[in-house]
Amino acid sequence: MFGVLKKIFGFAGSKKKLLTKAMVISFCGAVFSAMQFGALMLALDQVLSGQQAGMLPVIAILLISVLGRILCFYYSVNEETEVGYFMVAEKRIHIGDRLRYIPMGYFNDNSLGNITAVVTTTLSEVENSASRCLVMVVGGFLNTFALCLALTVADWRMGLIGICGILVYLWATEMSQKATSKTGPGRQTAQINLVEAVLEYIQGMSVVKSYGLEKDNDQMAARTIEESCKKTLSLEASITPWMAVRQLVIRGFSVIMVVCSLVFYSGGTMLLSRCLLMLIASFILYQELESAGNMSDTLQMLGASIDKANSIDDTPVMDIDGKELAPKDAGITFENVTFSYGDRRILDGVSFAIPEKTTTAVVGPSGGGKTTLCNLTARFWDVESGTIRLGGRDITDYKLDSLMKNISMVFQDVYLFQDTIENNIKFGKPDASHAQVVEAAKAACCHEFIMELPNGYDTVVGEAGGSLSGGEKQRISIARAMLKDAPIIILDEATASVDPENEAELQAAIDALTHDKTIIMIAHRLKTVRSADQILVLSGGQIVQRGTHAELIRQEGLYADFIGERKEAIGWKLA
Ligand SMILES: Nc1ncnc2c1ncn2[C@@H]1O[C@H](COP(=O)(O)OP(=O)(O)OP(=O)(O)O)[C@@H](O)[C@H]1O
Repeated sequence: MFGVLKKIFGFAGSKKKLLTKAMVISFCGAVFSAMQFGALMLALDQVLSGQQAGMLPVIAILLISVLGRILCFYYSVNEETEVGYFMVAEKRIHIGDRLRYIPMGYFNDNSLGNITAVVTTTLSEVENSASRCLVMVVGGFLNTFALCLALTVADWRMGLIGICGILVYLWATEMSQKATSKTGPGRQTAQINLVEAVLEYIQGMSVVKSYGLEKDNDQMAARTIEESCKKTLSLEASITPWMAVRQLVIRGFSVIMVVCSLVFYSGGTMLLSRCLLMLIASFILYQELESAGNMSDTLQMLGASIDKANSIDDTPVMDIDGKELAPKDAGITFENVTFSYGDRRILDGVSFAIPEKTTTAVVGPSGGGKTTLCNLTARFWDVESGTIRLGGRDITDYKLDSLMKNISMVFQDVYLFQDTIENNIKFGKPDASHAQVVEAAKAACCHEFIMELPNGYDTVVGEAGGSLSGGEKQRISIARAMLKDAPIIILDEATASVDPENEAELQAAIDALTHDKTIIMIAHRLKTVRSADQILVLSGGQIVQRGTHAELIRQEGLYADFIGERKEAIGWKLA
């Protein structure tokens, strides 16, 4: 149990002080609580000796005890709530921040559902109950201990019995926690799987509908729900016997106290007033301890939740050694770069140079590694061996932020946030003015369709930009990149979502974006490839040809084959 308490304390981060304060207040509550025994002892002494006059101090002590407890309860709950919300908010922000610097491989191993579940469900559990549990458990034990000390003043033998009760109860709690530590993580995994299944169910709805698989998908979700129920039940089943043991300890020690008080009284070693006090005490001594014990099971589960959240937070980041640097130019070089996804080699000793302000088209068969090559340039992943340089410096010398200041990426699959069009464009430069946003939108040929939307630039786009056409989303992403105005543009040329009407506008937007920049382009259209300063033909993890269109068309090889086979084709991808 102490391990979990330490874990929560560690989790509190900058709110440790506040948490300590809540615990100190709770301890003061325990002292006020112990005062009631003093008052009771005095009251019994007065009543049995027939001196009613001394009742005033008794009432005063009781009043102080009750008021003190209420105040302590009020303040400690306030502090606990604040700690709970703020420590989890801090953690969520920290995780969000960290995810930006974690290699993309992490997202291969951990699905969206998994991460979402940790950041929402798992952390919500911590948010709602961690600090309260901690304070209640520590407070409950302290409270009972303080009452036992008060009893010791009245009769050391009874105080000792009371403390023995706490120790046996602690043992039973520890055993119960051991049982939860085996089943708790299973329940957690089942809950994460549940969130994952629900997300997948919703995200894949269009595919499910189009294949008429609603029923099968329902069953998959139902199985995950069932599994989650099973795990929760098995957790409960592992706790319940220990709850019974704890009850037995509490009731057993209460009975022992009653019996011992009577034995000591009849043996003449205890006054009647003390005996009565002990009889009353035996019923109320362990009340707080009982709540603390029940909470301790939750505490163990919270320990598993904290471990899960920390596991994301502890994932090594990429730019530990990076510095805030500005490149001396916007040229890029790959020197003998090798890269694999797991055991699968994708790039094998790739070398090339892209001089500043030139356009390089990367072409080749589908799955040849074009996207990977672009992603490595932006350091979404780290290379296995070799070096990628920007302005002559290894990209790992740069802090990720300072590297990304120099690169804008325009993907085929555009992601727009569920926010206004203006903010989506501003994402490239958060401090941009409205005039700058409009200027970028005009250059990217999207001002007109934006103005036709119900609220113009303030129109909120649906989740992932759902309410806009593919071409419109693409142009907004170009406006976003224009506003960022980075010297290097990585562009995955659109094949889909471009109808002839859109194409001219899209091309104009791309021309405006790429003017006077260093461009790496995954090119799909012959027209674009032709005008590139350099063409890299990537196949089987290697650059098999390089040169201008005029040079390559004269050589025998993949490029000439492509051109021959699909002269005016839109796509380069091989089936
Ligand atoms: N995140 C990833 N994890 C594991 N393998 C991946 C990952 N991304 C891509 N791959 C694999 O690496 C290979 C190269 O993929 P990449 O997307 O770079 O090729 P590409 O040339 O851009 O293909 P396309 O033209 O079809 O987009 C593919 O076989 C792909 O399955």
